[in-house]
Amino acid sequence: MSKLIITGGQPLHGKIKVSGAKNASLAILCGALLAQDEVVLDNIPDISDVRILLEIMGTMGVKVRWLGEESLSLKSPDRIIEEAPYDLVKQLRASNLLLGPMLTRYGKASVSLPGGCNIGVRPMDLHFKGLMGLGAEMNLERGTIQGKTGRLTGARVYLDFPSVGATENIMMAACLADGQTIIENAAKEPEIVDLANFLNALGAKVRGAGTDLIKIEGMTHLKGGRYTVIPDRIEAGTFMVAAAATRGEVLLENVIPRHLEPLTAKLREANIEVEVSEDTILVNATDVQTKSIDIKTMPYPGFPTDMQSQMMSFLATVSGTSIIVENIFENRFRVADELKCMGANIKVEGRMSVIEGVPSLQGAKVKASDLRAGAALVIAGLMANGDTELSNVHYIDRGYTNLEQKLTSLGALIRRA
Ligand SMILES: CC(=O)N[C@H]1[C@@H](OP(=O)(O)OP(=O)(O)OC[C@H]2O[C@@H](n3ccc(=O)[nH]c3=O)[C@H](O)[C@@H]2O)O[C@H](CO)[C@@H](O)[C@@H]1O
Ligand SMILES: C=C(OP(=O)(O)O)C(=O)O
Repeated sequence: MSKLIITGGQPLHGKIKVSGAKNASLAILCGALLAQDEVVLDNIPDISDVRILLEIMGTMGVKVRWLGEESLSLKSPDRIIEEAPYDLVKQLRASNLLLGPMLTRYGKASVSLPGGCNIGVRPMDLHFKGLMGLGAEMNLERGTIQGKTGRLTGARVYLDFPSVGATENIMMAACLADGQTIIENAAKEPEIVDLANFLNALGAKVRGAGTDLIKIEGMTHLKGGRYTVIPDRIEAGTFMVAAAATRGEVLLENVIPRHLEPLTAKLREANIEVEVSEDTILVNATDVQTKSIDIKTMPYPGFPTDMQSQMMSFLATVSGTSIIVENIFENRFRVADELKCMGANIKVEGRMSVIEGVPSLQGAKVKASDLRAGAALVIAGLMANGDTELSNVHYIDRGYTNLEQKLTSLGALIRRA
């Protein structure tokens, strides 16, 4: 098991190019199952979640070919092996996004309950509600989701919560259903819009993505096409917070600043300078008097839960009292215990944490409990005095392309051991 060794105290300086979005790529890769012809995707991040999903799709009969570091070609088969392999599916949450495409294109799906990070209870009831609303027969048998159907029929589906995954699964299933589907209280995340744009590039008719009402006209088939995935707003955000936390200055290239507005607003509230252009963001924290802030995680365009842990590390040394309320995933405060080992003063009470800023953190042996907790502990290690030894690095590899190389190019002292 590899570890990251981080020697703290170096402000980050320089520029980096942000990679393609993990969460958009995973949904779009699953969406490629809907196309009859070849699909070529650009700006795909080289992360373990993508590699594992491609392995799963390969075992199901999809022909996958990398065309370069960030581009690949996919050709789905006419008949699929409908059983997604258990040990691979268990490794990532996004394997649940195979359900909608498999059911609507092939009429059958067998996918074990997905794995991923342990960030809280992650039920599938809304995915079931939507797919059953379109006419699929869904069952859970000994931990495996079994679905079957003839051609799905368009329907009106109200989501009790704007779930990202459920919106994506229903949207993909509806693309080949008979008639119109309307998703009410749909998720509005940028990755939903990216998936809709991709599906439309294949000939689908998805309207309203990015609002809470999505309308899909079902087609008999989708063709192939070429599509470029959006940049990863969470990777970009992680580097923005790392720049702020180390009191450095970092220019991010290949970003869509609008997607980062909730984070930009909060960093500015904390007195960090953030300059935005059409596709770059400059974070400058070299000469600032930081200020404590409060954060509440919410569905987009609220503050993203996937940026909450990284902000906790940053706020650990911001003088005054900051409060974070986590409204999406209840286990996302586990990182607080690790930060406390590094000298942070954090109290957790249910969904709320209270952070009293301390003058500095000290390096320690710490463990990532999930992907973003891992990123948060890397940031804490960069801020701390002395060495930090971070284990469970495989979580970080799920979602960050060349993290050590990118940080090293910004002057960080970080290596894998
Ligand atoms: C691969 C991917 O895109 N992952 C993202 C996706 O996860 P994911 O799609 O799993 O997240 P959801 O939006 O579905 O989950 C949000 C909330 O809805 C609840 N819920 C969800 C589904 C359901 O059927 N029933 C239900 O109650 C969950 O328990 C959670 O409290 O959106 C999350 C919220 O922005 C992000 O943190 C993840 O990075
Ligand atoms: C929670 C995350 O991902 P997943 O839904 O794939 O576990 C994340 O990206 O922070």
